[in-house]
Amino acid sequence: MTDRTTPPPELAVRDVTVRFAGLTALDAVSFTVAPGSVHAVIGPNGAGKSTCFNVLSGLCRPASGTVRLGGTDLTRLAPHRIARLGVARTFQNIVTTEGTVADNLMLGRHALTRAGFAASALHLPRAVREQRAHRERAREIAELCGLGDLFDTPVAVLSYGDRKRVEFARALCLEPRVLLLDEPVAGMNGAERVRTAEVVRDVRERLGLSVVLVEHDMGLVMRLADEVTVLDFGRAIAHGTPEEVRRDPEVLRAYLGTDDTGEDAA
Ligand SMILES: Nc1ncnc2c1ncn2[C@@H]1O[C@H](COP(=O)(O)OP(=O)(O)OP(=O)(O)O)[C@@H](O)[C@H]1O
Repeated sequence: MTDRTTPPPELAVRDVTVRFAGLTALDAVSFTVAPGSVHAVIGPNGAGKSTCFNVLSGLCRPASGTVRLGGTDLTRLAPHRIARLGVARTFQNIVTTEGTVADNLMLGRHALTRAGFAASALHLPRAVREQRAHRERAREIAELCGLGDLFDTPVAVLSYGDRKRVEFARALCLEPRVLLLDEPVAGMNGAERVRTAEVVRDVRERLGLSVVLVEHDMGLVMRLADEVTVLDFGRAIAHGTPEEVRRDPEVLRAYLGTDDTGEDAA
């Protein structure tokens, strides 16, 4: 397994504003994802979390503000260019149903393939060597995600949790420096949630990535995140460690409509 030793660049979101018609979905939002950290973005429904992810991955262009990965300005680049620059994402509701695990992971390798389509189709030696190397790497990533034994299995017969992990492994196949996880445990049962949290932690440590996580499961956020940004009505109302934000009066107000220090809030 090729593990990374150099830390990923910092991801800096500065004063990002997004408007939809009359509605300000993000209002001058800023936060920094420290190299190699897990950074959660949380907030009540409609707070702007998905919009924030869409800006980071290039699906939504902000009216103002910037997103930088180290020295590179990602703001307003197309999604495929952002992915090539090292920011890969998973989608909340996409669960693959076609092909084998290997087929799906090889799709993730596609963006990194150098040999042209014609060379691959003609089975030229360089293209064959390259395909073999990509397949080996895809197998390593499958193993890291607990899918090693399922590499040649059709995804249609996998459990929901395993299929969500195929989506996660596919994003890793782009060799990202920053991985954006959009509700990685949504729809999973308790055991699958615990397993996924272990995989995310392992992957972060072994591959030395930064992870940005949008998640409603506060147990997962509390266990996994180094730092949390809380959005409410498009504004970043708090930043800090999970312990800090769960005690923040403004966060409690946003979640509960009260400043009572309830245990179940953030
Ligand atoms: N394409 C769009 N057009 C118009 N309004 C939008 C669009 N996308 C999002 N919004 C609005 O922007 C606000 C933020 O939405 P967003 O989906 O980012 O919130 P969220 O925090 O991800 O919510 P949830 O937790 O329910 O997924 C909401 O008021 C939403 O209705």
